[in-house]
Amino acid sequence: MYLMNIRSQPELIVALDVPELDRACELADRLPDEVTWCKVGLELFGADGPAAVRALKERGRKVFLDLKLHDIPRTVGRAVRSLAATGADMMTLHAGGGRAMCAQAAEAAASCDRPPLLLGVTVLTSLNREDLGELGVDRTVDEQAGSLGDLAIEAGLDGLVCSVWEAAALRARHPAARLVTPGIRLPDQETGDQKRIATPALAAREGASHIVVGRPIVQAEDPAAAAQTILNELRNPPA
Ligand SMILES: O=C(O)c1cc(=O)[nH]c(=O)n1[C@@H]1O[C@H](COP(=O)(O)O)[C@@H](O)[C@H]1O
Repeated sequence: MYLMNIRSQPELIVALDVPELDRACELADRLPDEVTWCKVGLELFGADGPAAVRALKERGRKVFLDLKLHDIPRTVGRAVRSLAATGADMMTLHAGGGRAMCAQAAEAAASCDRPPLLLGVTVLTSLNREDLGELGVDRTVDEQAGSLGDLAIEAGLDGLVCSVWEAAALRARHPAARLVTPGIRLPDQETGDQKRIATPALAAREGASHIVVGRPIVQAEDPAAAAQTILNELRNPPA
């Protein structure tokens, strides 16, 4: 069983949100070796599919395949099996797809030769309480992330995607879960479409096991230096 050592620092996942594989590989080749994880999302997978996962694996990175599956249980279970064959190490599905969908995904992953880790997305970091209300969810973000998180873990998933602001409560309830937190920004960085953001240091303090960073690295003039700054902050958090 995975148990996060409270003294260990979160791992950095760089989201390679670019439209083509050549650009993703060029970026991956420039990142410091300490960056063990790269994320392939809808944009890159849409362009180059399984070849994107394989190319990054060949470069020695672990691959987080973030396609946020959300469909009927049978469809998601079968998709997990096909996507696991790409060699992806970790994948996402929307916990809001329900208990049966999460359970079937977990069963499908367990039946693979190399089972990928499965993460349930709780509340997207681009949403706030007002957005939840508009979707008919009359709860705080904490409450919604808490109940989706419980459902996903009870159904057999390995971890959760949440913002840093829900991480401590989810860590207390699920000590063995991977907690992956996107919406990471240093104080002077543009938030873009993210609404629930926090720094790498806060993510570490709140119990995240991984942080996901895209634009602050990928769109930086020097992506390697931008990644190194974040790694340094994780290693030596400012007081
Ligand atoms: O599952 C994710 O990775 C994810 C979940 C979430 O709630 N919010 C979120 O931003 N993400 C992803 O994390 C990355 C964040 O990118 P930046 O905002 O550019 O750092 C993107 O690739 C998003 O798809």
